[in-house]
Amino acid sequence: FCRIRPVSRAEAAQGGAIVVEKIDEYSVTVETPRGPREFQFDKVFSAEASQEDLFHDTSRKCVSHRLIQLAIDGYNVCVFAYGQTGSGKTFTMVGDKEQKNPGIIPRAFNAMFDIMRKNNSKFTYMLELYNDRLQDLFASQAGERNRKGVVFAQGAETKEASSAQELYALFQQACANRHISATSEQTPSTSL
Ligand SMILES: Nc1ncnc2c1ncn2[C@@H]1O[C@H](COP(=O)(O)OP(=O)(O)OP(=O)(O)O)[C@@H](O)[C@H]1O
Repeated sequence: FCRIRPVSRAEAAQGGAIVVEKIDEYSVTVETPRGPREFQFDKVFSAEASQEDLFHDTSRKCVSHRLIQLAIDGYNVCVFAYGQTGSGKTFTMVGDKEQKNPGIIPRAFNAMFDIMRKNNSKFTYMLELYNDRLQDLFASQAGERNRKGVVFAQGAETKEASSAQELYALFQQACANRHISATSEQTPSTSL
């Protein structure tokens, strides 16, 4: 998927030009010094798309809910945000600070607990992959990889959550550890 973020006030004040344009549901053009280039995606969200649109993706019958159901059924699911600094990864995945516009992660927590009502309490752990090193965000030790390079989280500190709110509080706690370690490495961005 590709999401185009709106021009920020600062960018508008600096007179920045819009260089990305959605052509249709699946393609965008980007202005480059050598002329426009077209890129194709499974789906393109314009700058007007809401967090709700992103999560529900109505044209695809709730991809997010399908992915969440798959995760609950025991499959590994990965949602990965990629883009340059300031492009909107944190906004898309987490949302704004006040959570007036929650992103995919808090919405997924709610959906997970909606599905799992019968069996409420769940365990969670959080690892950060930073410069090819795994850091347990609930403890100080690093995670590990086996000889084949496959990540395994044996010994990772697990926490119990019995609601989406509790899970989000744990997520914020782990994120705070992530920011501290990022600052100590003198990295200004959040590297989601
Ligand atoms: N779709 C959007 N609608 C409104 N504001 C947005 C949107 N996407 C991003 N923003 C705003 O743009 C700014 C940069 O976004 P964000 O922090 O999510 O970028 P990032 O890709 O996570 O950057 P970094 O890699 O530096 O952490 C933030 O102030 C965010 O609130």
